[in-house]
Amino acid sequence: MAAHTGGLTETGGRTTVRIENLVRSFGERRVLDGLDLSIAPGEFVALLGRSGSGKSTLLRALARLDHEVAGSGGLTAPDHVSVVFQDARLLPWKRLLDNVVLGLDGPSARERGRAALAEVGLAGRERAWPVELSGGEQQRVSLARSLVREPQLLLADEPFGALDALTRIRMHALLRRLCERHRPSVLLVTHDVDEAIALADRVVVLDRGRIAADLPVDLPAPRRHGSGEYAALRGRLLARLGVDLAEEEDAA
Ligand SMILES: Nc1ncnc2c1ncn2[C@@H]1O[C@H](COP(=O)(O)OP(=O)(O)OP(=O)(O)O)[C@@H](O)[C@H]1O
Repeated sequence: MAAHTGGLTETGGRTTVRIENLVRSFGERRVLDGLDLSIAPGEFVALLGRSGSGKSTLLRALARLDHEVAGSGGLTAPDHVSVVFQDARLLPWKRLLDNVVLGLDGPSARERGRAALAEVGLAGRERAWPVELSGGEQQRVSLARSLVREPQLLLADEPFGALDALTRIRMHALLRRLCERHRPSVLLVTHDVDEAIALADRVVVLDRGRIAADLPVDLPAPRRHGSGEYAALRGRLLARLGVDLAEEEDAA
């Protein structure tokens, strides 16, 4: 059983997440096989991996949604964790502001909820119903609902996977702004190498139950697709994912 210790364990707060030797099996199948990963406060880590490699399994463990994980080193995550999924998961019978502040107490909750909606560009829409929103707008509400809780760790499982390309670019800019302002640690699961490079400080690749690559994104802002450094990093990540660039060009 993993040791879910509340709060930050490292003195000086240098680590928000620390996972050592994490193991998760489903029947005979070991999906996480002695995985190690640390995330520093305010650090944005993107997690890539082939389909079925265990990315969501790792997120579920960090969100404390899985009590069957095991490992000698255990798993340390902070008390305040928020999760954003591919679908916004709003309650259709509640107005936007009520969705954002759901479960929050205290006199300032609604005020904070209003401010969070304004931060994601939805000021004035507090009384709208979820059904009145586009997919991108719903995902904005989902981000507001997470951020109003001021999480130390934001877990995002392909949050933009269902959005069109233009909306996704806008959401990238929004997420970067929000993260710069609130500075949570972030673990973002994505299938999109470009999304990972656009957003993250570090990109890790999960393969056969372990972290197979752990690369910093040391690119000058703005991170341009055309630069040689960008192409080199993209090529390394794709190679780790088993995609040969010549194959990718053939498919295009
Ligand atoms: N509750 C479960 N019972 C049995 N097997 C499971 C369960 N949850 C996950 N698995 C298996 O664990 C493996 C990893 O699943 P997981 O959803 O973590 O992969 P993933 O990397 O997130 O995949 P994708 O990119 O396709 O979403 C898969 O083979 C999956 O079938």
